Amino acid sequence: MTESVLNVAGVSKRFGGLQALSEVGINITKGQVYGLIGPNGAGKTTFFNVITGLYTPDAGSFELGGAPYKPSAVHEVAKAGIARTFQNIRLFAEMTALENVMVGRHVRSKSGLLGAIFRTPGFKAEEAAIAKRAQELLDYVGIGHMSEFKARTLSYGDQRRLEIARALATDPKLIALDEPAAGMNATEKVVLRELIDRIRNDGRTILLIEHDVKLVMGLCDRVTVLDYGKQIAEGTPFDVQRNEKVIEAYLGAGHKAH
Ligand SMILES: Nc1ncnc2c1ncn2[C@@H]1O[C@H](COP(=O)(O)OP(=O)(O)OP(=O)(O)O)[C@@H](O)[C@H]1O
Repeated sequence: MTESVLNVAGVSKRFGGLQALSEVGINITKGQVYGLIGPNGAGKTTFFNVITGLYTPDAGSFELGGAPYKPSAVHEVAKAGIARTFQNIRLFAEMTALENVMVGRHVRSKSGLLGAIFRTPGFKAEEAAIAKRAQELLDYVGIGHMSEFKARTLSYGDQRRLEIARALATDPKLIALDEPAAGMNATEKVVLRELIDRIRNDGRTILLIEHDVKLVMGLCDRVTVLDYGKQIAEGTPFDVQRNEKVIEAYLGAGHKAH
């Protein structure tokens, strides 16, 4: 039996008169890259924000790693084991690449605030271990030589990779990538694809929102398609691409296909 990492069912969310999500459910198993696609305004970001604790759902049940979890606050979700990146990159611009990753790692640190203030031996040892791990993660995503650069000085593609390193630093059960290829050129996309593939091959589980349908179809094991807040298809990329409702949603009037 394949191990479920994230299992959510019946997720609904309304904004005033707009039903942004209607009973959406997905089950992501260990080692999968799971794609979430759909035309503009379909509800992808809303779904992401619900499962990562930014929005409170009106309904829905949530299980992470086989245990119930309540996505009620962002830091609780990180602790529970979901790390995410953002459509609009959110890094600490004036901190170095290394420091940005170290911040991610602190979710799992033990010595806590008092240890940090009094710089206890336990804190110093832990800090050194965190720095070492952060450097390894920068190497892993291919920007190890830029560890001392301020985040804001990195190219767009490198900032996205830094965000992924920071997310990995929390040792997540699930890593949720919000449009990781947005704004990337073709070469950067190839590198990104290789990186996501490598992360999967190293045993991680990934949820991906992406507008680049080619990237999604090439990478994902399974895909859910949303349209007007409803789940219109779920399956392998092969099946989803041939689904009439999906073709209709992407070509239908009023939507801009990506
Ligand atoms: N905080 C909010 N308040 C009110 N309406 C919202 C809010 N967030 C999203 N919506 C609305 O919910 C619907 C779904 O939006 P959402 O951003 O989830 O779509 P999306 O699939 O991520 O779109 P895109 O591909 O353009 O990013 C849209 O009609 C949007 O205007």
